[in-house]
Amino acid sequence: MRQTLPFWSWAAKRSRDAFRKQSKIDNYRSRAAYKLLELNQKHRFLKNGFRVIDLGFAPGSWSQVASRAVGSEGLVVAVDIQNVAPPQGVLPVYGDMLEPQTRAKIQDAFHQHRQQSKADDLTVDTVLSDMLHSTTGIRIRDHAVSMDLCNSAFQLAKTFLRPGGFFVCKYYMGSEEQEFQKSLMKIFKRVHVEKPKASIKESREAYFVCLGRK
Ligand SMILES: C[S@@+](CC[C@H](N)C(=O)[O-])C[C@H]1O[C@@H](n2cnc3c(N)ncnc32)[C@H](O)[C@@H]1O
Repeated sequence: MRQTLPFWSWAAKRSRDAFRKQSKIDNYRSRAAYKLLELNQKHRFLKNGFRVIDLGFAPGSWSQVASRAVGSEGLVVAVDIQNVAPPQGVLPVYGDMLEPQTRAKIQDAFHQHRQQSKADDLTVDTVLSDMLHSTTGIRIRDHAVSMDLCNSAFQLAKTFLRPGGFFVCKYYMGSEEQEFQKSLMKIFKRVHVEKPKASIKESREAYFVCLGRK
């Protein structure tokens, strides 16, 4: 019975180590995979054939999860400031999401893919952002940097998402999150705040899961 349920629902001790151990067994690059698996199990924003942008992909476990979910008919474009090799089948773009030229690079990646696959439009179904700067421990500062990253991901989502599309965005809790949530609610039909089990309790990270781009 236990085997048929996902790991996070039966693991007695859902510690950072337990998730890390499991990620080795399941061949994921990090325990972060289980955060995305849990969010997707609940909200179904990754489907066969979907086109996905994964922001802040390194080391790559979200891209692995996304790529397995969308299959060979889909596409995952993964962006990071670090020059890390992407998982197999994932198209990498390297750049700083706070710099405007990175958006142009993402657009180029889609143009190239469109020429190769003869896809007729450049919209995507889902934008994921797990971007986070190394935290300093100074809460106000960590929150402010996280909100900048959220805003850049949101701008990109508004440019690329098809109507009905999905946006998942990590943030570091703090005073501006409600204002940001209000902006999300103007663009998406439903906005959920989630704290998956693989995200350790002490951490101040959480996720906005936005469904149905208007
Ligand atoms: C928590 S890690 C992401 C883990 C990843 N989702 C996974 O499953 O392996 C956060 C990532 O965000 C990236 N990042 C932080 N700031 C960025 C920026 N301004 N532009 C692009 N990527 C950024 C970091 O380099 C880091 O790889």
